[in-house]
Amino acid sequence: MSIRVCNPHLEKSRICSWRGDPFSGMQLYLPKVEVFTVSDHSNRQTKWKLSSRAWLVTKGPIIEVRNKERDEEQVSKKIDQESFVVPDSNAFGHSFRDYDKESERSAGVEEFYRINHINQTYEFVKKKKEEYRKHDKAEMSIWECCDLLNEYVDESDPDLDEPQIEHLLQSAEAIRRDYPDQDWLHLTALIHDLGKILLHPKFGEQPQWSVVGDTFPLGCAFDDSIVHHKHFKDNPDSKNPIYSTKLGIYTEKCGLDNVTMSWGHDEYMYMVMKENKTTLPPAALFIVRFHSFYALHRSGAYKYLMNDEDNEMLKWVQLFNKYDLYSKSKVRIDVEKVKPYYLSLIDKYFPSKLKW
Ligand SMILES: O[C@H]1[C@H](O)[C@@H](O)[C@H](O)[C@@H](O)[C@H]1O
Ligand SMILES: [Fe+2]
Ligand SMILES: [Fe+2]
Repeated sequence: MSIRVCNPHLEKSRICSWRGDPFSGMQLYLPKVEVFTVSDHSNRQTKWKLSSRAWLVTKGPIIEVRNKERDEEQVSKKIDQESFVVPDSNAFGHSFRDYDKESERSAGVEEFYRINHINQTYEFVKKKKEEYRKHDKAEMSIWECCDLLNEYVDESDPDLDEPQIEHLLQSAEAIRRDYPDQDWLHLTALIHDLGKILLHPKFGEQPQWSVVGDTFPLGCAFDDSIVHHKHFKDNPDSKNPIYSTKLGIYTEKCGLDNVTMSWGHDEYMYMVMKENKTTLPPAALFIVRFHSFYALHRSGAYKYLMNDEDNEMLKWVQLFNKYDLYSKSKVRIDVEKVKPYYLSLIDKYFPSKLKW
């Protein structure tokens, strides 16, 4: 029997044919198959009935077989029901993401984007990727990283002045409430901003402008929809004869995987997830990598760079965005109460120690 396997461990082709033994954490997306969640059946050989004619034999620990179509069906049903109530205003009484409104935070936020827009260049990102792809900065668990983020407040954010761990738990708990069966979404929310650990001394105490804030493509023109767009006038790339054109160094539909995004917590956490071979599904990686790309997922800019796969994935970032943005509030989550649940998810989808 040959089955189509969604193999999160393969770089490029995520769909492949599988004939050998399944390995730990492998996920199979098989149409018309019931969902199996099997925890630790050690090294016993087990036979699973997939349909009247197909069997799957597994050997080794933790195998999860989910039915992708059923998952997607459940999620779309949810989207139609629009269960999440979007609040009218943020914790400061203003609309969310209002970058023009004068407020306690607005001057600092604009100054953040001024420096960000001047310094994020194609060359800069290339250097940063080189530096951080070694993953030699720290060895720690996902939860240790959450704890370390406790002391940081994001200077780019007009809607939140709480430490980052609050935001991680608020968004994870909000999405968990609406999608109780999609544990991968809960964990994705918990980890989506962990790349902000770049601010920590262990990571060279990177300045905020190179860690947080919305992201945008480099190597092509800056779109008008990007927050505080006017400050790009002082970015050297905007004077480059190629980078300042609509397509720049890219071709239509080249795919977002081939686009160099501004450097920050999104791209870095995506790299960490890949390096440590998470078994979270491809949608989780896409969410983490592009959740700050508001020009695309909110304003619809740069669509011409997307390929068919990106188009498929975009709906996940849009779904996730509601929980990322509108869960920001002053309501505290009881960390100790929810911690055991998230530790169990971390254990399911990540190794106990990660290379950062
Ligand atoms: O200020 C916020 C914050 O830095 C978020 O983590 C990021 O994802 C958003 O795009 C940005 O607007
Ligand atoms: Fe973020
Ligand atoms: Fe976030």
